[in-house]
Amino acid sequence: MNTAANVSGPALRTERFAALREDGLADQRLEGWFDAVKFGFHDAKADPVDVARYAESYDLDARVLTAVYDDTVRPGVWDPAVPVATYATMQNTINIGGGVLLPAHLVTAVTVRATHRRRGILRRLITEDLYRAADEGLALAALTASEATIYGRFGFGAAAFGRTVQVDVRERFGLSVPADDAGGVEVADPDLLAALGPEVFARFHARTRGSVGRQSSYAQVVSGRWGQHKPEPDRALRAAVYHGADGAAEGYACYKFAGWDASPRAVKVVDLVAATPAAYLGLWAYLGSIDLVERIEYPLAAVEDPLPWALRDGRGYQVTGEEDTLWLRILDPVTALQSRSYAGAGSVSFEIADPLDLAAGRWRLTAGGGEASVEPLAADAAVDLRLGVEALGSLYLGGTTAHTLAAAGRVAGEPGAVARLDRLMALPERPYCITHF
Ligand SMILES: CC(=O)SCCNC(=O)CCNC(=O)[C@H](O)C(C)(C)COP(=O)(O)OP(=O)(O)OC[C@H]1O[C@@H](n2cnc3c(N)ncnc32)[C@H](O)[C@@H]1OP(=O)(O)O
Repeated sequence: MNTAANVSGPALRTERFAALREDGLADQRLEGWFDAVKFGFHDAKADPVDVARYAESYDLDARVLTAVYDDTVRPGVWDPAVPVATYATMQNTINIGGGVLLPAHLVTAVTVRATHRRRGILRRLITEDLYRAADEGLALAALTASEATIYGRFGFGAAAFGRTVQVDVRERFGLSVPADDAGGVEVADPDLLAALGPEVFARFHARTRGSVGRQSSYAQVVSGRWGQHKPEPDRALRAAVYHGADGAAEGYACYKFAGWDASPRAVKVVDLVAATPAAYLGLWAYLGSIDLVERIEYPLAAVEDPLPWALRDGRGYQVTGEEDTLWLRILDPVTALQSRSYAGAGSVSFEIADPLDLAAGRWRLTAGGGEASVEPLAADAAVDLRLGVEALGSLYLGGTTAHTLAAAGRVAGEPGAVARLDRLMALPERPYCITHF
């Protein structure tokens, strides 16, 4: 695929390409594209050798890269091969509950050069891209956002949240119900996780609503073959694997010592994937047992983390932050809502407002027997509720309730209808996403 079009204004040239060419070499535009991405996120310039490594990984993800070039930029100042805006997409699945993994359009690497910002470049890129994704039949788009102020206007709603936590692992640490098979944890060579990591993650992904399938670079990072910011071996990474009673690997943690200068002495969890509650507690029992360490820092705990409830001293668990980890955009409300499972029975009608018109309209949702059907209503039909498509994105995985959104002024309607929607869409626990893309 290689398309060029004048879609971003008269002076701007937009090109879409894959990371690898047909002959297996990196596309010649990739190095400039990376320079722009690194510039946009305030990272050091990428080494050309690194770009070749990233190209292979991007190829495995089947990423589609977009670059916007400005041919009027003053010559001789910066390489014209460096675009003024970047954008990338790939597909993966999202666990929407009830064991359903729905394909989704994932957006990433969005940057616009400081000299070109606020001229509508992102608006044009994302609008065209979301229309294309909807045309291709995808019901959901998703992203992880650098700022919470950017994507609501394009119909994305914050859909899953995570916690940054610090756990005191000095004498006070201990599980109130000792993990009966904590012996199931073995210290492992991180390299083992290159193959085992994705297998364990697949089990976690299959059972966790809100989880997003992972891009190929995860296997490299959790095995220490790549650092988190550079595709070079990270020899400081350590790993432990939890095996269940039947010998199957059900979880792993990879982590790094924060250094002798850190006070208190800390271990930072790079990735912790547990496919069962026993694996989760077993891995924490292990992390809490590491000598010469006073604190474990974990940036991606669930909002409903069982750990503080399992600790002998729950005050040793401190939440230092809570943030959105996933933004969801409903592209096709019929497919999205009909693919989901429902605890309640009954019916509610609503109008969805959508700035891009993709999900706009009046609809009736009728649920029963765990499933639901969605039918379009006439444009002038009376409806029980009104909400924006971004609010629907926030409700979809159970990240919040209609009751809360109504109180925030984002769902309008009689309290009885709000409560009915909540009863229909009720889910037993909050969604959880440990994939950053
Ligand atoms: C999925 C991801 O990759 S998340 C990463 C996003 N990228 C970054 O954070 C890198 C640094 N930031 C940037 O590169 C740019 O500022 C971007 C990509 C966020 C925005 O690009 P721009 O081309 O300036 O956006 P554009 O001009 O199309 O703005 C569209 C609208 O969004 C608003 N907007 C854009 N960025 C922001 C922001 N960071 N905060 C609040 N509003 C914003 C604009 O004001 C405009 O609003 P309007 O249409 O109501 O007037």
